[in-house]
Amino acid sequence: MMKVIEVAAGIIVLEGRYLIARRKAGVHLGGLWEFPGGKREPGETLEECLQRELWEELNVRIGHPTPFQIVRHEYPEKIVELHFFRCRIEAGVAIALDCAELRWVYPHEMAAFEFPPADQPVIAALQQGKV
Ligand SMILES: Nc1nc2c([nH]c(=O)n2[C@H]2C[C@H](O)[C@@H](COP(=O)(O)OP(=O)(O)OP(=O)(O)O)O2)c(=O)[nH]1
Ligand SMILES: [Mg+2]
Repeated sequence: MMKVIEVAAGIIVLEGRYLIARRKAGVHLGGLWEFPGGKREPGETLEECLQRELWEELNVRIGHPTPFQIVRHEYPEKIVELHFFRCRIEAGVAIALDCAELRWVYPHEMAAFEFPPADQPVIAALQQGKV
């Protein structure tokens, strides 16, 4: 049985818009847009993982993350369990440190960006105004 990879991803909100990041070319799901985050390391909580990943990928510190949705998805090459957290930037200005591109978008604009299939339930929830 394939191991499940735990991932923490940030639904970062500012005045109704959300921060989305484009994955670099050549990585798993390269070129697609996502909610920034990454894999949990041993000894970390998911919240600690999210704080570390957003520092590494965006150069920002976030306030306390609030659980939003958990999505398990089986890709042909791996199974991921995505833990989405809602959060706000507490310090710093987001820059694309470890991603190809960043955008702040309203939920209705997300249809114009290609996200991984695992993200569809989260996008649908945001478009339905769920917080
Ligand atoms: N961060 C993030 N990952 C997602 C999303 N949707 C989705 O299917 N994934 C998948 C892609 C990857 O297989 C996995 C997350 O891994 P990652 O590549 O971000 O991991 P990481 O930042 O720790 O990167 P690395 O050190 O392994 O290179 O989850 C999403 O919205 N955000
Ligand atoms: Mg990542």
